[in-house]
Amino acid sequence: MINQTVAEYAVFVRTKPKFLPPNKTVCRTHRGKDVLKALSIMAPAADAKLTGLVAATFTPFTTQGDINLPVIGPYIDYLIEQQGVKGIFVNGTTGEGMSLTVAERKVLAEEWCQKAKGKMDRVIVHVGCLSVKESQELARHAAQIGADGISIIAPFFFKPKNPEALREFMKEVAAAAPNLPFYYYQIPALTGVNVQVIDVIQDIEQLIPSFRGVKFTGSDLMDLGQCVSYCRPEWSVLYGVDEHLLAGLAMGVHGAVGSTYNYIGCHVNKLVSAFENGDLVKARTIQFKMQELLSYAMKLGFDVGVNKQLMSELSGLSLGPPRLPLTPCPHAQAELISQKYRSVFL
Ligand SMILES: CC(=O)N[C@@H]([C@@H](O)[C@H](O)[C@H](O)CO)[C@@H](O)CC(=O)C(=O)O
Repeated sequence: MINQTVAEYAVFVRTKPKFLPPNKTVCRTHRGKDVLKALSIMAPAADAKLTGLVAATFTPFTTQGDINLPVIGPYIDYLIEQQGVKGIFVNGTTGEGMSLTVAERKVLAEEWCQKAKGKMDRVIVHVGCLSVKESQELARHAAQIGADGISIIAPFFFKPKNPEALREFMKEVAAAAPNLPFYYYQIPALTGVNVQVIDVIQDIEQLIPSFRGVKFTGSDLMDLGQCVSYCRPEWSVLYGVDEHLLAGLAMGVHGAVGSTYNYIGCHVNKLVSAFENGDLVKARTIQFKMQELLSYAMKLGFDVGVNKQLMSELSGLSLGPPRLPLTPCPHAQAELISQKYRSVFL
């Protein structure tokens, strides 16, 4: 085996990589001699293409509703050791980023980056705000604290009327941290911004040289496919609908960001490997299990509050309640979903 990651290999050969965890090694028997030679003289890429599973982290709160920083170190160890997940997306939807103050978001981002140092492969900080100025402030801060990338959702009170307005907003934020890989976070169900992603990313590197991809959190597989097909070699299309991941993989996504990878990442890593090995029966079996769990949870009113409580139950981490307007999930409800998890996966 060569001590070289698939992501680095992919950047080198300027081709779309397969969907594999970034720390997975390239097998000598699977690659040509010329590539082996080139890899041996190549330094690891600092800005390697983002692949694999990325956990959209929950924000730990105390029972009084303040951010609870001491949980973050053990949380990172849990993801690595129990779930095999080495990428995190912080202060996003699952992290209740839009319900946090800018000051809280900075403190949290700093703690995630500090505790992830030398352990996680990637820390992507969501810096989206309604105010472009606040997003710029968070982007600059992310650069100062050593984040590996930034991402923003579309502003959703005054919505961009067309792709051009959204691109301008993104450009202003990305320019505040020009050396950080920038990812557009599409999530139309929550933002109400229904701009086709393909229209956002066309030639975007001319506006945003640091652009590195999209977190695609929608079910429009035609738009998704067009994004994958259009993608520049160093960009990543990261899928965000966990229950449809296999469809995203079939469409060619390079990675996935999601909430459920916090607690079923170890199973989903197997789904991904099965897909890569052409074992669709196994990949489907795992996807169907995930769907069984999520459809059960959805019938019980699944939202970020329920999800957070479920994560607390399954991980043993004390993540606390969600923040208003989300309301706490009763223990009994999370316990039912935990039981379902055990019956489906264990
Ligand atoms: C709307 C929503 O919360 N979507 C989740 C999914 O992981 C979602 O929880 C999962 O697919 C179950 O529906 C993620 O895409 C959110 C996410 O990545 C984030 O927290 O930034």
